[in-house]
Amino acid sequence: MFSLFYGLWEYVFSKTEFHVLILGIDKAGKTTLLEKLKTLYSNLQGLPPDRIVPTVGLNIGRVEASKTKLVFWDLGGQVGLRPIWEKYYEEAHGIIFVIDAACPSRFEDSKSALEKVLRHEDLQGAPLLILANKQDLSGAITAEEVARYLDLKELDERLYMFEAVSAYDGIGLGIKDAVDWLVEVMERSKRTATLRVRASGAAPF
Ligand SMILES: Nc1nc2c(ncn2[C@@H]2O[C@H](COP(=O)(O)OP(=O)(O)OP(=O)(O)O)[C@@H](O)[C@H]2O)c(=O)[nH]1
Ligand SMILES: [Mg+2]
Repeated sequence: MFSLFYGLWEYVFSKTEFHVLILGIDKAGKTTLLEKLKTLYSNLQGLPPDRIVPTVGLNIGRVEASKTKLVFWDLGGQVGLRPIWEKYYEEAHGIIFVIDAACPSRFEDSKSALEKVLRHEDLQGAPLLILANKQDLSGAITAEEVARYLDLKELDERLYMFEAVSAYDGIGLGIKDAVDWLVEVMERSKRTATLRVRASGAAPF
């Protein structure tokens, strides 16, 4: 009986937890973004950019947004590390894909990496936030230009948004707005409902 009430109490009062993958090619600014997210969503100060090194394994960041817990998984973007990404797909509620908007020579690499992510069946229906990062640099292109360049056919039937940000930016307004959007769509996505059923061990209906 106790466990029944405890289960109900947990269901009603515990915060929903979302797993968010931060993907993108190397040097796009994923880890810098993760550290900025920690600063924006908690009292803890994230690492400053000059202390961040290229990611080889996985960086995890846990923060609490208003009604939810967010667990960010930041993976290394070097070519040899990208095959590791798919190990995390099944459990992810949403994706943040980071692009260095100031580095045109690497747009093609970003485009094909993102296309591959979106084609993977383990990520079906996962809401997608594409960040055109490094807006503080003079050569950076806008979020609309990034969207036009990527011209993704794979976006059909997926909730997505493009946003221009700078992971260096102190206030991080664009970042917060974009992450708030992601939380909102993850809350009502079919994929979240499916992951919840799977986590509870109940048979799908
Ligand atoms: N100007 C500017 N530089 C940035 C910004 N975000 C990241 N950088 C710089 O870009 C470089 C790469 O940043 P990281 O955060 O390590 O990139 P990453 O995507 O995590 O790279 P991997 O871990 O190798 O996949 C570093 O020199 C950062 O300081 C930004 O918004 N503006
Ligand atoms: Mg990194």
